[in-house]
Amino acid sequence: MAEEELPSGWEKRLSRSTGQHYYLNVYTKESQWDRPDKPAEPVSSSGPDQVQCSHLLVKHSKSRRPSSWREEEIYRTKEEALDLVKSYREQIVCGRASFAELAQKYSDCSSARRGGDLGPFGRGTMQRPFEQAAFALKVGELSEPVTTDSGIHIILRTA
Ligand SMILES: O=C(O)CN(Cc1ccccc1)C(=O)c1nc(-c2ccccc2)[nH]c1C(=O)O
Repeated sequence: MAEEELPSGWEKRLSRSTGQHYYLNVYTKESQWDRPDKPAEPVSSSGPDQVQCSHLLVKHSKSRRPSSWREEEIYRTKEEALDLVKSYREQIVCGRASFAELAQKYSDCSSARRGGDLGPFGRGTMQRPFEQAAFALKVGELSEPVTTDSGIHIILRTA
């Protein structure tokens, strides 16, 4: 009599130490002795716990703190800040300048002195739009312009 088919997502394996069969959940890589009676569920990977990013922040007159190491009082409009961020992004993408070089020169964040590096951070530490954008990036990927209460950012995920 043909052996009943295994529910999906499981593999039957032979234990070398006991000579007994065991069952491997191909998604979680967990194993069990008992024959499964229902399919194994694919786990939705929730992504990394922490990411490391650098950012270049351009503030404007409506930033929560319209002041930075670069300018005592920041008067540019939001539109002007967006144009600047887009031009910096273009210079980085076409290889005319490095991210760190432009962040060091032009970022209105105190992280400018570290080429924009913020170090590793987990969820719940940055403003939500910044966090959402940062955790959606692959390592090495550069974000589109991201708006927070601080101003307008481009974000580079470095780890
Ligand atoms: O938003 C405010 O009321 C003032 N801030 C917040 C702040 C101020 C100093 C250091 C870190 C954060 C900023 O405007 C700010 N936000 C950032 C920031 C925002 C998102 C991710 C990382 C840094 N940097 C700065 C800064 O001056 O240097």
